[in-house]
Amino acid sequence: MSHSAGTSRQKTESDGERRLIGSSSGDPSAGGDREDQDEPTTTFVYVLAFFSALGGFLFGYDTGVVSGAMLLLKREMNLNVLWQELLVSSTVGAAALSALSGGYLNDWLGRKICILISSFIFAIGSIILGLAPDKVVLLVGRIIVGLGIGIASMTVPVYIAEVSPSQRRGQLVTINSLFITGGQLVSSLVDGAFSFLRHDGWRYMLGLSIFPALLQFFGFFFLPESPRWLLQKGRSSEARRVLIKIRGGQNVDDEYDTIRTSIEEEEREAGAGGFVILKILGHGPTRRALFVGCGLQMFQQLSGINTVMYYSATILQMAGVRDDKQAIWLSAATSATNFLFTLVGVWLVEKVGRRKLTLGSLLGTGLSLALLAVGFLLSSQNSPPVTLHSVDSQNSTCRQYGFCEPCMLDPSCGFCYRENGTQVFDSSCVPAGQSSTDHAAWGRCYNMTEGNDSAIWAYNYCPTSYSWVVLIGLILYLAFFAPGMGPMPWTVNSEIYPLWARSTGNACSAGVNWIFNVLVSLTFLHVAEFLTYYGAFFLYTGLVVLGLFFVLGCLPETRGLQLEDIENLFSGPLCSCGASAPNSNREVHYVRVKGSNRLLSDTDASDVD
Ligand SMILES: O[C@H]1[C@H](O)[C@@H](O)[C@H](O)[C@@H](O)[C@H]1O
Repeated sequence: MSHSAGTSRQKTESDGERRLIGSSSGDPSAGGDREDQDEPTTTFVYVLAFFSALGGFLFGYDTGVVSGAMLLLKREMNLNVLWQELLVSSTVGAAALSALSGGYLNDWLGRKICILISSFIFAIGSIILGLAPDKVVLLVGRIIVGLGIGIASMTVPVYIAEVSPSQRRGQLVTINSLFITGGQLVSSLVDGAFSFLRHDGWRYMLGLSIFPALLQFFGFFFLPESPRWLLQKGRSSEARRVLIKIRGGQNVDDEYDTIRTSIEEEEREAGAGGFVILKILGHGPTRRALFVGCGLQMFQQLSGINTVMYYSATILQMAGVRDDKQAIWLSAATSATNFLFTLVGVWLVEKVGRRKLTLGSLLGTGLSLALLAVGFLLSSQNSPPVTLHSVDSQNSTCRQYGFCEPCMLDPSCGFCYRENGTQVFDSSCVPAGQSSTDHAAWGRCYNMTEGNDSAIWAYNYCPTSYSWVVLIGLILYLAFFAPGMGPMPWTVNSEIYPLWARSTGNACSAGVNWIFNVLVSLTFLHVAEFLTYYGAFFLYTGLVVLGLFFVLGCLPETRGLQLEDIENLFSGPLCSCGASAPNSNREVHYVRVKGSNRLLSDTDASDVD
């Protein structure tokens, strides 16, 4: 079968095919009404979306909670930097592995069982974390939780997309991203609330996720499997029953036939047996979809979201927040901004579509990153000098630095100073503590007393009067990232693959997301060491510009289309879809016709059912 753009739209196929109707009037309501009649959004669909999105909540909670827990854990368990990094990155690394293998599980066991497995894993993980007697058990718990996150991150968007009516699909899948950022927000509030329990606070922080995990596990027991997966497995009467239930008892014949026909067609095209990934790579449209899906996930992480979120605490320290507790609460404000602006994405996704939303978001993200970089540049150009060259018994490299900037870029040193208003004085560059970088290895900043004239220890940052530029950059960054680049890679991936390739496609792209997540967060400090902070943020700006070209050329609009029809968008040559995005000027809707499958506007409407 040919897959060129023209032929796939105009091919004549067996009875029961769909027709692509282009309404050049650009009136979305015309087709929208038809779809509203065809696929009503019932309360039940919202219930399904809620219980599945709890997986997103757990993803956000478990990735977010660790920063606050670490503040307590590193003292309580005497963790060195390596152990701290292990406890943070092991979860993300495990998520990458389990997301990649989740594709196979999804095809084999179905979406429902995978969601049940992930909530079970989350529950076990939170019990282990909450009761952990030592750091090794903590590490085991963090790895287990990561396995749950990986499976949830690739299954939940697919499940929601498969049960949603097409005209609400984008919004409902984006709700999963809202739950991710909601989970991150709740985790920072929980971190704040339990930070006063110096010894056991971390147990509550890490263990509390058992409640949403159990809620999802028991809730999902009573919820149905995806009708698309059931049909693919030949369980047709069950599939029809589920479809009727989620469409509120309406006539589902059209939708059912569309799914069934496209499964038969896909099976003919893709053939049975063999490795799905090889079939994806050997089949033009799915190969191109995979390229777009993985590219989006890669650029999401390359735009530095997790560095910015993680680094927000330091940015706030630069802006003058010295107290740990205050820093925890203010980083809750960062998560709240991320969450609130994801809400804007949920609102916009069906109004402006995925493509425009992603493009606008990338543009704003790039500009904000540039502003962040300029803020860091100004701070570095006005970096305070080292005025006290103390006698260094350990003969460390810290002695050689004449300014704060190179001193703080060296991971083994920190800047110790006093201040009078905004004036920095009595400053020195001294080695950071071996067991904790919270204080210097010795001297004034080793034993710091509370009080106005006491010395201040700046690790990883320099005091600056340009922190406000960085702060504005941070807020703008989140406001632009959260509605588009945050949720759209997940949403788009849930819809661009045909059913036979959907699990594997999502597994690969989610895997790419997690792999780049680890890469970006683990390399940030090294990149900053080589390029300085402003260099690192200019680098992210450059990567976002590349992402902008990628999205401009490669991301087609999927709004309003049935899942079964989206494959056609990838039938042209690689990255020609931007140019031919069908929804940029006109609305495209598929309706069922007898006998042929052509653009209705090419002929007339006389043979529409
Ligand atoms: O879409 C999510 C979201 O934007 C989160 O804030 C971020 O931490 C994740 O890495 C990302 O995948």
